[in-house]
Amino acid sequence: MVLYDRFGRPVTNLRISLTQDCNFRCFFCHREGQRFNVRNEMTPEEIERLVRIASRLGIKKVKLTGGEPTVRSDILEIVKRIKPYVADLSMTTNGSRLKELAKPLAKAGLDRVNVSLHSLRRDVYKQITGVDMLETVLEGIEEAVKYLSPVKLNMTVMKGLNEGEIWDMVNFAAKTGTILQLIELEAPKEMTGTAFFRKYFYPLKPVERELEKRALETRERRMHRRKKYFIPTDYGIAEVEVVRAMHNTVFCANCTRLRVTSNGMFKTCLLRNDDLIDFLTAMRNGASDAEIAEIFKKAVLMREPYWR
Ligand SMILES: Nc1nc2c(ncn2[C@@H]2O[C@H](COP(=O)(O)OP(=O)(O)OP(=O)(O)O)[C@@H](O)[C@H]2O)c(=O)[nH]1
Ligand SMILES: C[S@@+](CC[C@H](N)C(=O)[O-])C[C@H]1O[C@@H](n2cnc3c(N)ncnc32)[C@H](O)[C@@H]1O
Ligand code: SF4
Ligand code: SF4
Repeated sequence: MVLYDRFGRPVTNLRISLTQDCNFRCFFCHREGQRFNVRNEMTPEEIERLVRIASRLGIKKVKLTGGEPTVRSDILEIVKRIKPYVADLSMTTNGSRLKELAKPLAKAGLDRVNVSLHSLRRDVYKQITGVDMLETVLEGIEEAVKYLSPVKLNMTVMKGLNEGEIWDMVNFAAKTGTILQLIELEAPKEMTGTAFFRKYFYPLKPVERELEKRALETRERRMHRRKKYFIPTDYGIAEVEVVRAMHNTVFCANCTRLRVTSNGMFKTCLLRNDDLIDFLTAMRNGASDAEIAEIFKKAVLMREPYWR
């Protein structure tokens, strides 16, 4: 069974924010669209129950995110509890704790990991993330490659900061056996005119054209119809994926994910701010699985493509 929203989009992925806490201070962070600082995090048991119910409604993939998911001391327990219900369990992390966690995470059932790496230059890395931890993260990536596959590197590209490093990152991905994801800076409509956004926004469409030219092969993913480019380098072939959400109607028309905030609400879209549906209160007030499933269905029906 798979649920479809009013726009004919199947909902097969759940993106769960485990916490709003983070040990980094990236100045551009959208915190997965969770705008208010809240505590009240879901417990491992509550997360497991949610995923069990969602898996019966067609959820096959779960992404753990945040904030920084690895700052939760019960992260291994969470992974262990969820894995039996989903085919693909992944995490997006800043990589700061991967050196010690990659192996135990894999053992607990994590299938793969995306690690944010916005620069290979120590000064630029610090400028972007607010922390001097490039070496630690590089060691974490090295460890992750041993136990998790694939390892993707998330590079959010920003004008005046790291746009000059794109091709170095392509080489680095080939060298380390990782997949590079180039992410366009994103923000909700009301923020796109701000001085902040205009200063840092670096459009990735021209970069895609250059990738297209250099690629030996191009493929398209089902989700968001994202393009994947296979680029020859001195270190072998690099796989490069482009995440270009802004003003992209094709991206939204092929969005298959429902989000969950760290305080137990369904959130239908990263960029919307009027789309939260609380299920945690219902859980804590003794709602049955069938009642939680109804709340899930209601959230699916609220989904709308953001850019259309
Ligand atoms: N607006 C929007 N941005 C997205 C969406 N998915 C990913 N992004 C952007 O891309 C960033 C990186 O996404 P990841 O957490 O690495 O996950 P992913 O690449 O989408 O998922 P996988 O390819 O399955 O690993 C997100 O934090 C967003 O900035 C989406 O559905 N909508
Ligand atoms: C919000 S973070 C959460 C997971 C983890 N803390 C990390 O940084 O990987 C998820 C991803 O979103 C990206 N991101 C954050 N704010 C963004 C923005 N405004 N535009 C584009 N990507 C953004 C980050 O670079 C990171 O790759
Ligand atoms: S590490 Fe992730 S959650 Fe933390 S500030 Fe950076 S992008 Fe945001
Ligand atoms: S509808 Fe568009 S902007 Fe919203 S989460 Fe899906 S892809 Fe992102």
